[in-house]
Amino acid sequence: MRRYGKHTDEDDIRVRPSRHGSRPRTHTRPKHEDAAEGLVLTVDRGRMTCLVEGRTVTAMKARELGRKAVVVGDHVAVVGDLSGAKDTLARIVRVEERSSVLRRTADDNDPYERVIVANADQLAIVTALADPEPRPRLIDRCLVAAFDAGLEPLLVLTKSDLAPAGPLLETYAPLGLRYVVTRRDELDEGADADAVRELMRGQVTVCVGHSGVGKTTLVNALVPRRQRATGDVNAVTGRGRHTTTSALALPLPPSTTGEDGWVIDTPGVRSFGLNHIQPSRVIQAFPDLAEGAEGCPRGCGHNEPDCALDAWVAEGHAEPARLHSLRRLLATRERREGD
Ligand SMILES: Nc1nc2c(ncn2[C@@H]2O[C@H](COP(=O)(O)OP(=O)(O)OP(=O)(O)O)[C@@H](O)[C@H]2O)c(=O)[nH]1
Ligand SMILES: [Zn+2]
Repeated sequence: MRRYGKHTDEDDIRVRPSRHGSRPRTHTRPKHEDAAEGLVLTVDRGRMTCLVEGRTVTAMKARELGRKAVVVGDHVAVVGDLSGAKDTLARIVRVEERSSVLRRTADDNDPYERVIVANADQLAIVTALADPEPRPRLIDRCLVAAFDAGLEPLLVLTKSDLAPAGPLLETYAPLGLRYVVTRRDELDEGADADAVRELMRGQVTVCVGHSGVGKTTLVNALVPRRQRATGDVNAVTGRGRHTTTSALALPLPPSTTGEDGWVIDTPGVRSFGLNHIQPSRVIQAFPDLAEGAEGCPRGCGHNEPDCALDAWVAEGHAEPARLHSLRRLLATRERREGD
């Protein structure tokens, strides 16, 4: 399991709520004591689809929440009509503290930095081994976003029937990433879906990947149709397919060990703006280098001549390949054509 202590400096991240959401442990009693706990599965034009007591309930933000965003993965308190019946609308009166936030930086079309998913544990970076060709720079940018958000990255390398995984894995070997290699026929009938689910058990996993890499094929294999509680989402949005830009949380089928898990599909997230990233947070994912960075000048980007990491590596405290990988990741913060 991941460590939650990483970002204690962030005021929107404190302890992880219990599995079913939690009531704040404050001395003042919460205003809506009768509220039910809900999990936000998707958001569409201000309407949240929430899982409340096993039912999907459509809700909107109560006025008292003001401008606070409610995002997929949020644990919320819901009041009002919780029947889930057609045309009913409940109200979200509270958003519980988030254990993690995955952000997207402002881009040309959207001037605001936004939280896109709350409370995730890992980021599955879905990349095809061919058709389309892997884009290492995009993988690197996803890795930086994951490290910054405190999510464990997981490489999912698809279409292994078309090309071997070896060369790509070599590039990432110094990072010691967890990975899984899949191919369509093995996802449908074989062992690959089980192998991926095994890495997602008991976790909330956000899937990202650009168009055509086989993300839909993957998610469909992980979550059989009957498990898609959000089949109702289509009824709610009136669309045959989930085509909003919001993420969509889907429950993994229950395992024999009783551990569940969620996979969050993100049709709108193909890359991340990385303007908000702080090198000091990314370097936390490199414990062998983090210590050496204590000797760096304030605000070091770890690419300057007076960066202490060169000496740290020369003294044998860490592998040169690790520093090389860290610097490559940090360098992806600069936007380039094609990002
Ligand atoms: N050869 C091969 N093709 C695959 C594999 N997985 C998926 N595909 C094919 O690749 C194409 C894209 O797959 P999708 O699952 O739709 O990919 P996606 O990432 O969801 O793409 P968008 O829907 O555009 O976002 C489809 O024609 C799939 O059948 C695989 O393991 N091997
Ligand atoms: Zn430095």
